[in-house]
Amino acid sequence: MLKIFIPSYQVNPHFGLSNVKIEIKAGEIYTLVGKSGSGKSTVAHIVVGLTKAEGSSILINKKELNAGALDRLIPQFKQAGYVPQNLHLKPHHTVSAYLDMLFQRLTEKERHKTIQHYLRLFHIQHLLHAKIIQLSGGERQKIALIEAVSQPIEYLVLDEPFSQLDTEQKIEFIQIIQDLVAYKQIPCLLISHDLVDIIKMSNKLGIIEKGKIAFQGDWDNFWGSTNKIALRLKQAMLNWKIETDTLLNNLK
Ligand SMILES: Nc1ncnc2c1ncn2[C@@H]1O[C@H](COP(=O)(O)OP(=O)(O)OP(=O)(O)O)[C@@H](O)[C@H]1O
Repeated sequence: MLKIFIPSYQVNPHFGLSNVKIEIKAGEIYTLVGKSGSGKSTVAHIVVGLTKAEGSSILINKKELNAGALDRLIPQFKQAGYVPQNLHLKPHHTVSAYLDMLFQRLTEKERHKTIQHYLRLFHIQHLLHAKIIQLSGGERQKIALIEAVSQPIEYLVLDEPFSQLDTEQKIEFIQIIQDLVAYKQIPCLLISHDLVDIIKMSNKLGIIEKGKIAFQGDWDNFWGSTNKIALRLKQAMLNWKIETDTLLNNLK
């Protein structure tokens, strides 16, 4: 179980987070949605330890992660697997060299087996000898996700993992994430503004607005909610459905 509590965190004189409380169970995907600038990435940074928010609590399996000194040598909590919005991969490495580096703690035999497992799972066997710089945005997202889960982690945070993917890749990637989270039985915080992601993969949904969680709950709570912000998102989903249906009808 991942329990996040950020009572208050001022980012700049005009913007801050307040009373952000999120709980995610093992094997569960919680999607945090909100407009640009509503504070989603700020939450993610605090949850993985890249930003230290005094007085906040990040509890994973009853361990407090936010208790350490301010000047940690490695800023990110080691229990967190994190795929940031802007990926930082080594562009001139081949996929093979990059994966070897990620799994260097394993014996050669184990490393080979693990790398083959991930290549198959992510359908990227054919990219082993390509350089990272040559990969498409979606393929890079896959490598970043392998990197995030390459260490023994206790939870996963994905910041806009679908931003570079087309619809077909998205569906494939959603399945991969769902399988990973279920297999590893870890809590997953997903940050997204894409309605398709929300519908397809979350167990719970949180809507953040101006640094505050304006709505959160499971799907039953969401569909039954008369909360103004939830109603607005429902309307956006309905509009999206109408547009998609119209498009599909035109294809017939
Ligand atoms: N280091 C910083 N210094 C000053 N202001 C910042 C800093 N980081 C973020 N902000 C501001 O905090 C607000 C929230 O930013 P944040 O990146 O969390 O939003 P977001 O919801 O993730 O947006 P997007 O969907 O566009 O990525 C923005 O107004 C941003 O300009």
